[in-house]
Order: sequence, then C-alpha cells, then structure tokens
Amino acid sequence: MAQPTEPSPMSPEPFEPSGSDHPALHPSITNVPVTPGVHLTGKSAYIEPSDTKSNSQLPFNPDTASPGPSWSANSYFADRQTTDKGGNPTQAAAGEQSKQEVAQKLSTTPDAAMKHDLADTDPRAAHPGLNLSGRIITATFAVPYNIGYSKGNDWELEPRRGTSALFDSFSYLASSSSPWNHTLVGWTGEISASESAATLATQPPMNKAAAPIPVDSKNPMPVPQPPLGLHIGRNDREQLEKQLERDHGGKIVPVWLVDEVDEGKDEYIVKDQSRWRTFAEHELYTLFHYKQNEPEDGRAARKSWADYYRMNKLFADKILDIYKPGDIIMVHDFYLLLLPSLLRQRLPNIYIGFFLHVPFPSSEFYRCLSRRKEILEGVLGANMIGFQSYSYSRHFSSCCTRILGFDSSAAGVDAYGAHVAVDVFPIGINAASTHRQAFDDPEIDERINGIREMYAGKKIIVGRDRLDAVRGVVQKLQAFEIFLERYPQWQGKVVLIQVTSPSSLHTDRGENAREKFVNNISDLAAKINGTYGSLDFTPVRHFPQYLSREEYFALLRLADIGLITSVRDGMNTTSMEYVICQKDNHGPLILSEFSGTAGSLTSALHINPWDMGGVADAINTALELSDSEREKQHTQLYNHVVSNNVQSWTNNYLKKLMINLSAFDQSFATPALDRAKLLSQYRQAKKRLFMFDYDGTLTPIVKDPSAAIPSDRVIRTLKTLAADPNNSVWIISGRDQAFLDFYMGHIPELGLSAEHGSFMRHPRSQDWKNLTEKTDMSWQKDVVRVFQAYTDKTQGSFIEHKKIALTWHYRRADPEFGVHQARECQSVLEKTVAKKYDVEVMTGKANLEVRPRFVNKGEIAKRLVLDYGDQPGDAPEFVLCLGDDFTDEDMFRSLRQSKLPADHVFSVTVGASSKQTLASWHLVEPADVISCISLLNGSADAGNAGAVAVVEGFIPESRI
Ligand SMILES: O=P(O)(O)OC[C@H]1O[C@@H](O)[C@H](O)[C@@H](O)[C@@H]1O
Repeated sequence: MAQPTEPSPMSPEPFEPSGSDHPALHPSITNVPVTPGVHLTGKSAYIEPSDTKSNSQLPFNPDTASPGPSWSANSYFADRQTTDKGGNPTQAAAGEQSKQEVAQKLSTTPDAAMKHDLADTDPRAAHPGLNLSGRIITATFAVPYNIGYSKGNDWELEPRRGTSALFDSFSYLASSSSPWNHTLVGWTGEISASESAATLATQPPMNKAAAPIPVDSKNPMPVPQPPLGLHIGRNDREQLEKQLERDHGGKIVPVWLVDEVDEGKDEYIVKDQSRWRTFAEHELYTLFHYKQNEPEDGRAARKSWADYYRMNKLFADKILDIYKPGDIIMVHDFYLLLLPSLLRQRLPNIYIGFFLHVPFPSSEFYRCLSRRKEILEGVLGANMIGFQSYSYSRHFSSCCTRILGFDSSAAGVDAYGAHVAVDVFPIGINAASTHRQAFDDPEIDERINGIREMYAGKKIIVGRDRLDAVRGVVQKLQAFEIFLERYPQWQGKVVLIQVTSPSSLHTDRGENAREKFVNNISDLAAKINGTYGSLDFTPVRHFPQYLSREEYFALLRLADIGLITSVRDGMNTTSMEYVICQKDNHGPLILSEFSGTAGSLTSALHINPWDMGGVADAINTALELSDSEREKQHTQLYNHVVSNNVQSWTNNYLKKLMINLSAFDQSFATPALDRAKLLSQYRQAKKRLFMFDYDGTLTPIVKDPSAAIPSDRVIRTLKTLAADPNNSVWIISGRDQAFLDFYMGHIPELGLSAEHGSFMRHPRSQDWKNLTEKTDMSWQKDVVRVFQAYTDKTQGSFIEHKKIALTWHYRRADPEFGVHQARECQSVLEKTVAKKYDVEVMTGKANLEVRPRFVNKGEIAKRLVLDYGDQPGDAPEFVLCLGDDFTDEDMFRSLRQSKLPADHVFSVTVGASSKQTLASWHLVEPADVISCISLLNGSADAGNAGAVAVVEGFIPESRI
C-alpha cells in the first residue's frame, strides 16, 4: 500500500502586515495587568525536542513499561519546519532524518489520491477584497507545553499530551508549507514548581487495585503547589515569553491567568490553577457529551462562570495586543466560546473563525445549561462556526432559533444584523507524520515481535481510550463478556488489550468519582478474567496508564481488530491512526456510531455501544471477515484518512472562511441605515411621508400577538412626529381596525390602514373606508377549514379571524415543527383555495395569512404617494417606509416603481443585513426604529443615534 504524502512546500508570497491600529482596550473586569504584547517578526525555527525515545524494556511488558516520552503529546514538533521563510535550514533541519527527506520520499509516491495540491489551497489570492494581512492568530486553551517554573532559571518546557490533531494543524500553519504567518495564543497551562518535581514520585495511583501507575516525569500529574502559591516576577515572565517565542517556533504568546497580583513586587501569584478549567470542563464538556451534573451550590457555579468569563476576556486582551488589521483570528473549542463576541465588541470588522472540537448537543439537552444564552451569544460573534459533524451543526442552529429566536438555516444563523455561517469540517490527522512515526522506527518492530510472541496464536483486539465515562470502556468490557459467552469457539483465542490513559479534564469534582470509575473497569475485567481465563491465559488485559509512542504504535499495528465504543465523542483520532497503522494488516475497525468519526469512516463496522449484543456480534463478524473483505474495507478507510488529513482540513476551513467573509461582505448585504443622510434629507424636506408597519417594526414580535402593544415611548414618538404639520404619518399593518383604533386611534394626525390594505382611516377622520366591499368572501370558509386542520395537528397554533384577512399563528408551537407545518399548509392552500379564488397566501413572522390579492400594503403605499402627487413640485420630498416581513416588501416595491427621486426615499427593512429584501437599508430591531424617529424629532432620547445628531450639528452636545 502506498504511503501518505506530505504537502509539498511552496514559496509563499511575502506578506508585510500593515500597522496596528486597534483601539484603546476596554477596562478589564479584573485587576490582572496584561503582559505587554510580544512583537513578532517572521517565522522562527522549531527546536528538536529533547530525546523522545522511551527507555521501556523490550519486548513490551505493560506491567513494567515505563510511560516514556510524550509521543501522544502531539506532533507539534514532529512536523516542525526545517527551513525558514527564506528557505534557510533551521536547527530542526539538523535532525537525523530531515523532514524534507521524508517529505520528498513520500511525495514521490505515485498515488493520485494522496497528492496535496497546495496551489489550490491558498485561498487568499481569490479574495483580494478582504485585504488580508497574511497572519493567522490562533486562540487555543493552552500552549502545547507543560511548563515548569524555577525562579531565576530557564523555564522547563515539555510537550503536552492530547489534542494531537489540533496541534498538528498549528504545526502545519507555522510551517513553511503553509502560506500563512502563524501565531498561537494560549494559556500557560498549570505551571508546576520545578522544586516539587520530587513529590511526583509519591503521587498515589489512580486505581489502588491495579498495577502500579508508572510515573511520567515528562507529563506530570497535577502537583501540589507551594501553600502561598507561585510568585512569578516580571523577569521570569519575560523569560518564558522569550523562550516560547524564540526557541519553539510557530510564535507562541502565553496568556497569564493568575489569582493575585503583587503590584509592589510586580509579581503574579498563581494558586488555584484548576479554576480556569472548571466551567468549561465541569459544565460545558459534561453537558455537550449528554451528561448532567448533580445540582450543586449556586455560589460555586457563579464563581466558575466568572472565572470562565474572565479567562475569555484575558484572551481577548492578549489577542488585541498583537492584532493587526487583516489578521484572521481562529478560535478553538469549548474553553473559548465567549471570545468571538468579546473580540467583535471591540473590533466590529475583525475576521473570526470558530471551531468546536467536541459534540454539540440537541436543544433539548443544551437548554438545561444555566448560561445557555450567554454561550450562544458569545460564539455568534464569529463569522463562521465549524463543527465536526452535520448533526452538531444542526443542533447548534436549532438552539439559536429556539433559545435566541434567531432565524437559522442549514447555511447559518442571522444574528444581530449579520449572517454567521455554520458549516461542517470533520478534522483529520497528519497521516504522513503518523505513518512515519509508526513505521520508521525499528524499535516498534521489535516491540511488535515481542508482544506477538506473548500472545502467539491469539487474535488481539485493541482499545485505547482516555479515562472518561463518555469513552464507553465499561460498555466495551460488557460487550466483550457477551461475545465470549455467545461465541464460545473464540474462548481462549481472543485477547482484549485495553489501555485507559489518565485524562486531565476536570469533569468530576473530586477524585472519588474517577477512582470509582477506574475500579469499576478493573472489577469488570477481573470478573471476565475469572470466568473465561485460566492460569496461563487472561482474556482482558487492562492498563490504566499512559503509553509511550512506541508502545502505542506497536499496539495499533499489531492489532487484529480496533474497538471503539465511545458513547459520545466529537472526533476519534485513535481510530484514524489505527487505520494508518493497519496499512499492511488490514485489521477491521469497529466504531461507535456516537463518535463524530463514524460519519467520515463509513466503511468501518458501525455499532451502537449501548447494544452490547450488537457489539459482540460485530466482534465476531470482524474476526470472520475474509482477507479480501478486510482489504476492501481497509482500502476505503485508508484512502479517506490519507486524503482528509489535518492539512487539508486546515486549508478547507480557511478557504470556506474566506468565501463566507467575501459573500457576507457589507457590499453585498443591505447596508445599515445611514442616519446622518436620513437626518440631513429630513431637515431639507418640507413635505414628508412616513409609512410604518406595526408588528416587528414598531414593536418586537412576542409569543402572544395580543400582548404586542405599543409602549409609551412608541406612542410619544409617533405623536411628536405626526404633530409636525410637514409630516404625514401612516401605520400600514395587517392588524385589524379594532386593534389599531384601540392603541393608536387617539392620535388624530395618524393615518391607519388595517388588514394589509383592506381598510383605510385618513388622518383627522374617525371613519374607516373598506376597499374590499364588493369582493366575494366565500374563500374564507375554505381557508378556515384548512387552517383548522393544521391547528388540530399543531400543538400551540391558533387562528386569528379578522374581517377580511385570516391568520394562522404558530409562534407558540415548537418552532421547527411550526415552520414545517406552515410550509405544508401553505402548499395545500396554494394548490386549492388560491387556485379557485383570487387570494394570496403570505408568510409572516411565525404565521400564514390569506387576503384578497388586489389589496396589499403596496397598493396603499402607491395610493399615498399619488395622493401627494408624484410629479415634480407636488411629490413628497422625503419618504421613510419601514417594515420587517414579506408583506412589507410590497411597499418597498411600490416605492421603487414610483417616480420619486431615489435619494429622497428611504425604504428600510428591520432585521438582518443578509435578509433578501427590496429595501435599500436595514435596521436591526424595533428599538432602532424608535431611536431613529426620535433622532428626526430632535429628541434627546435618541440613544446611540443621538451621536449622529451631534456630529451633524443638529443637536447640542449637552442634550445627549
Ligand atoms: O403587518 P403587521 O403589522 O406586521 O402585522 C402582521 C400580523 O401580525 C400579527 O401579530 C397579527 O396577529 C396579525 O393580525 C397581523 O396581520
């Protein structure tokens, strides 16, 4: 089988970032001072990490194996660049086998599926309008090192375990193969006091019943801190910043999260370091994996939320320190969900992409989150939000609709006047690096031989998971037990090697839960071994420990079956590494359908981990597959993993982000109403016409239509406007006469039109004119019959009977089901009643309306313009027309078709700038409409709009 290729290096265009002009930072909510920004120039070189060879004995004996180095930490270092931007060799190039040699070797592989054409993946050239600086600033929770502190000395930096795919993506962006200039911003992570390293050896094992837990000196477990905390002075902080920038390539800028600051000594005091994880891991990670915590002390919850907010805020501060216009900010994962909005508040036009690496739950689960609104609003500050699988993106959009009331579709969410794209990007691994690590080390071959000898004649099933209930290790053991019982012919012939590595996630408060969990797994293994084992054979080998890189790849290569039973998992990269490692062996992969990976690895044997019998059957099926079937399955999986690698994932994401940034560029969207222009035109005109829709324009849409009554401020503002003899003010609504009379009929200067143009009441008149008098109304009973049928089958919906128009409301029904039912109902009406009678079926905000076709709001607008006279000299010199829904588009159309000069007409839709409309301008919400009218009235009550009046010199500054 062919080997995966590295992306071929390209010579990127030199990018000269433009000067920094970020505005003054907002006062921080905390007293923690922000470390001055690190000024970065060019790409720096990566340094060869310290010896990564394990000192484990050969052959692999899991009971005695030393944890060794940080193979799984990531390959942030594995693919470090070997030349700088100018093509000069860096220190990393001096390694025993340079990356370039390997890349060259791999890139000559004649396998078209593995070719990676970078020329096709540099998205910048296609979007010159975006004015990109060529820099990407990535925000990720923690830097890719475990950091050790010893006062006055160099800091200890050891590669961090886990999230290898993500670190590989950063590594790629930082490498000379990528056209981007990359800076990584991350928390220092838990800083350990180097002095306390000796205490590591005395850490208690997680599972007292199990084999001794090997100590991994390179990746320590959390260590007790000095009781008074770590005191880190300015020189030491600067030293770490220099070390991270200078020595470790890819430009890393640390975020300091500290408990106190000693201003006098200029020291940061670090005490409780776990606090920065608590909300993200205990609340979000848990809930996003469909687990709920026991109810707990509300004060603890408030504190962890405050820490989460503060952490996000400090990330925003740090990023703004180094930001330059045209930079792209890439934010990763559930630790930083508030960061996009915190950045956007300060730089409205900043380019932000967000990617969630874990699952996003269904709205039924998500809505249990206490901070459900804040989290959604936080992430909606991004321009594009990426998910691992389609179902996660669908859940997210649905939550935005159900919890925030925002319009959403498969393409994204309309939030606060902007379109936020939502898309799916299943992450891949660095296939070439994995291949190299797994196959280019003779030590791994020796280990494989040793283990094979140990289990001679047996089939080996391998499971490797993090110690976390969502990985489904208990389910795996239960299924294995059923397998041995149901298929006795395999007893004594199959062994399950399960490695469960400690997790740094603080999902459970206290160690007890974790210990209980490990003990549970060990008890289950002991039970199976007691029933099906013998003196010389143990069917389940469970190892609660870290593995060295060599052990890990040896296991994945020698396995006969890979078994993954996660009950919830964003993306399982072990399964992809297994596929690469099985290049020659073609071992089948059994994969949980609850892993995001299942959607990508479609040729794996998919199982439901809760159906233990089903998993047992799948194990048997996998064992009995013929060689040709194994090869066929594996080839498909292999090709997928190789071609959907982390480099193509990174490029695809950025490419899509560029497309979205361009597509939703303000030049394509409806611009925000130019208040200065509006005010200036208003001031110049003596004859003015106003046409306001009511629901969604003057008042917000609420659950119960009868509760949408005009506020005092709305009434006052309208009264003032209409009192000006130069103004003619009309409310043109779908509401009936009774409603309009009751709430606005007492303002004699107002003109009213009810039921979408069916009735008119002129200013200073009490009489309503019926424009539909001679119309046949027999269509009404047919419409009521259809509406009634849908009311019966749509809980919460109801019919509003007006004199002429009929409205079916579903705003109290389930929002998504309501939309579905409305579509169906509309289609039925269009195929029946609308064919028989001259009526129009219209979609409104969570409603459907039917009225005679010849009356509509556009006809009223036309009539009013004509009443004034649309000839030069008579025509109104200023027209402002506002509406929010489909029925208001008729007014905008009429105005476009009128002979009025375009710059005297302001047609304004209320809603997102991305909305399809005939209006020339947009305002986000009804409150903006009122503040605009207040502005015209010269009112000090004009809110933000008042600033415009001051700038234009219409209102004295003292009145704002
Ligand atoms: O045209 P407007 O003012 O936006 O009103 C649209 C609809 O809004 C609903 O809330 C009313 O119940 C309907 O009767 C009305 O037709």
